[in-house]
Amino acid sequence: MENPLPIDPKDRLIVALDVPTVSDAEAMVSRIGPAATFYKIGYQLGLAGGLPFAAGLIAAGKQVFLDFKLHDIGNTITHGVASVANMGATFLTVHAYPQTMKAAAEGARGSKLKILAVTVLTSYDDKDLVEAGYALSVGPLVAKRAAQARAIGIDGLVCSPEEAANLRGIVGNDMSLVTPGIRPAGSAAGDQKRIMTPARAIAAGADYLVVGRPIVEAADPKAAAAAIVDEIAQAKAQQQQQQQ
Ligand SMILES: O=C(O)c1cc(=O)[nH]c(=O)n1[C@@H]1O[C@H](COP(=O)(O)O)[C@@H](O)[C@H]1O
Repeated sequence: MENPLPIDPKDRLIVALDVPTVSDAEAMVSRIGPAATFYKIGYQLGLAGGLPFAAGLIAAGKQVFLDFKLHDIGNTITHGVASVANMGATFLTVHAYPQTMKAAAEGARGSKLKILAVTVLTSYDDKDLVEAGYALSVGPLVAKRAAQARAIGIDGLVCSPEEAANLRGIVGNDMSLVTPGIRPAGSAAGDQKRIMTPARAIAAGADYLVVGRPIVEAADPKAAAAAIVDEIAQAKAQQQQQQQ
């Protein structure tokens, strides 16, 4: 089952700490304060000394999503994931290729680390997939990769909120749906192509929302995070009412 305990709306927001240095990250986490409990660390910060910083966040009681989007030969993936498995992070991303997902599941076996498979990046549309040599368009490729991830026993999927409702039908409640491409009403899309507001993403079935620039580039990151958590809480309450 997805989660035995209900998830607090605050824990559904994952703030992407896409900042250049550990001191920027420390300042951001302290500005956001209790408004966020879950942080994502990707290449930008991770490769700039962010791993000890991630360990510190975990020790301070925050949840950490290590977004390394691994993709390599199976042996390298299994050993790489095994190196991450005992750091105490909650999520680690790999690309949703069958060999990669199988190897990652093996590397994480026996640990609490959950593997998320990135289906099709939210900055891609159908035209980008053609350019990259794919025959399938976004919807069918995401669906195919989701079914493969489920068969392999992957814990969750990273997808656009546009695919969340369809994916629930494919993977049921067994897997977490983690959606970047979140844009509160009025915020700039930037390089994202498949986007939704926080409320619409939750209504579509997303479990966790990943939000970077709308929070870390806001004049008041704490208020921006709190507003998104409120929107998540309202959308969740509405969804629960509809299900009764
Ligand atoms: O794996 C991810 O987190 C990810 C997958 C994806 O398809 N699209 C995507 O935007 N992301 C990440 O989610 C974050 C989105 O950031 P913003 O566009 O600034 O909200 C970035 O850190 C991306 O690396």
